[in-house]
Parts: sequence; structure tokens; C-alpha cells
Amino acid sequence: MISAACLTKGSTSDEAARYMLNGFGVEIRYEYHRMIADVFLSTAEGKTDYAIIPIENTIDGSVSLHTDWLVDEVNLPIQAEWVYPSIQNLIGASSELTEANGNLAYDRIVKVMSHPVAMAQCTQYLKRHLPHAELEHVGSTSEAVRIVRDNPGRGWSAIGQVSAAADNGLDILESAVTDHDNNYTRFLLVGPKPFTLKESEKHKTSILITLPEDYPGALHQVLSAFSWRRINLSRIESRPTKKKLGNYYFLIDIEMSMESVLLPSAIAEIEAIGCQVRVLGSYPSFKYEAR
Ligand SMILES: O=C(O)C(=O)C[C@]1(C(=O)O)C=C[C@@H](O)C=C1
Repeated sequence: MISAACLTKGSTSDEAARYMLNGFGVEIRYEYHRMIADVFLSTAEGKTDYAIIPIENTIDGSVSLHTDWLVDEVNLPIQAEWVYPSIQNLIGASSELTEANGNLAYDRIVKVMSHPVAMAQCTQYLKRHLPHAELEHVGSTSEAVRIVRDNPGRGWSAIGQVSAAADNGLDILESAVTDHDNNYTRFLLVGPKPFTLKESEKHKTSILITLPEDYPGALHQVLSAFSWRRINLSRIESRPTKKKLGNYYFLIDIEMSMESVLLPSAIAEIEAIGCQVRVLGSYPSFKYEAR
């Protein structure tokens, strides 16, 4: 049996976790939390084998809060990554928020609640149809659905998953309200144990680089260590070190395993110019395949 910490039942994370982990013939115990901090801490404190972390979204980009937790607050290696479609829906009680003719009564909706990332994926929809509604952020999409369920008759609605609506006895008022159809979220499986349930043809490595101070052209040299070896990078992002204004580290995703010959030598070259390198994980990368 393996155990995994995840955002609340019925969240996008929960659906994505089941997509990834179920069906390997191994029993999985899920531990649900309302806040992402508790998801990380459960695995960091040894209560679960893995934590399921949404890290990047097609529309909203990197989830900086989750990146910061991964880098600054815990030391949990990345063991796998996969993408999962993020289809968000407007959820509420149709008896309360629908006209007699069956049309959605937008003017009766006074509040929309959701996870900030899910809400950001529906910005255009909310502007067009619900500009008058108050928008409120909560810890997960399913948490939003639960709060709406517990507050009937107030004109509240949530943005979230079909399964959360069903679990809470609410209705899909409008389906697929995300601004673009091609909306995917990239998830990480983090924890101390390597992930061995499934093989993948593609491997990635994520590293964190802190440049030496006052070293002109340091970033250029870092990138050239990869480019002349023809090592492909899939993401480079800078985040503040939080130690001094203007100090940043670079988070780089590399399309190569640490087991390859080339990558360790590129990293050694980068360290030789005075950069600090921390490997966040070298892991299989899985593509989404509709089942
Ligand atoms: O609230 C949820 O349902 C989550 O799983 C969180 C989360 C996120 O943090 O990115 C995950 C995927 C969705 O794209 C929106 C929100």
C-alpha cells in the first residue's frame, strides 16, 4: 500500500491523482487536506509517502505559492510529473439560480468562490457573465463547492469539478467555463521514495541555480553549458531568494535524466563558475492520454 496527501476530495488534484495512481494494482490511501501547506507537511513529516502538487497551468502559468513551498519550506524530491486536463464548471443549486424557463439567472448569483488558480482560468467568463458577483478565493475548488452547499439560499456559486458537484448534491449550472479549451495542469508527485509503478520514455530533471554575485554574464554561461551539449530545457523561471531585494534564483526544467552522461557534466561546469546548484529531482514524465 502507498499513501498520498492531496487537496480535498473532488478537487482537480484529487481527480489528477486518481488518474495517475489508480489502476496499478496497488492499494492507495489518500489523505485529504484543505490547504496545500498541509499537503506538503503530511509527506515532509512522514505521514504519507507522496504529496500531489499542482505546479503549472496552461492559462495561469506557474503556481508560485506551490513552487515556493517546494523550494523553501520542504526538502521533498520530485518523483514524477504528469499533466491532467483542468475543466472547470460553474456549480450551485439550480433550483435557486435558474429561471422558470431553465435559463441560468446570472443576476441572482452574488458570489463565486474557488481556488485562485481555477478562478484565474475563468477570468473572461466571469467578466462577461458575472461582473456584479463578489469573487472569493478558498483553498481548493472542492472546498468552494462544499461552502456553497453549506450556505443555501444566498446566491452563492463555485467553480469546480463535476465530481465535487455530485458529491455535494449540487448542479452544474454551466459546464466548461474555462477561457480556453486546451487547459491543462501539470502535477508533481513529491516524496522521499522513488516512483516505480510505471515506466516512461521521457525523463526530466529540475534544478535550482543561484548565481554568484557580481559575475557578469553568469546566466549566459549557465545556459551555454546546456546549449553546447544540446541539452533541451523545457522551462526556466526566476523567483526571489527572499533574502535580499533583487536576489533571484533560477528554476530550470531539463529534458534529460541525471543518469545520462551529459547532464552531470553540465552541472559540474555550472558549479565551477561559482553557481550553487540544487537538484530538485530527476523523474519520469507522463503524458495525458484520454481513457
Ligand atoms: O483546487 C483544486 O481543485 C486544485 O486541485 C488546485 C488547482 C491549483 O492549485 O492549480 C489545481 C488545478 C486546477 O487547475 C486549479 C486549481
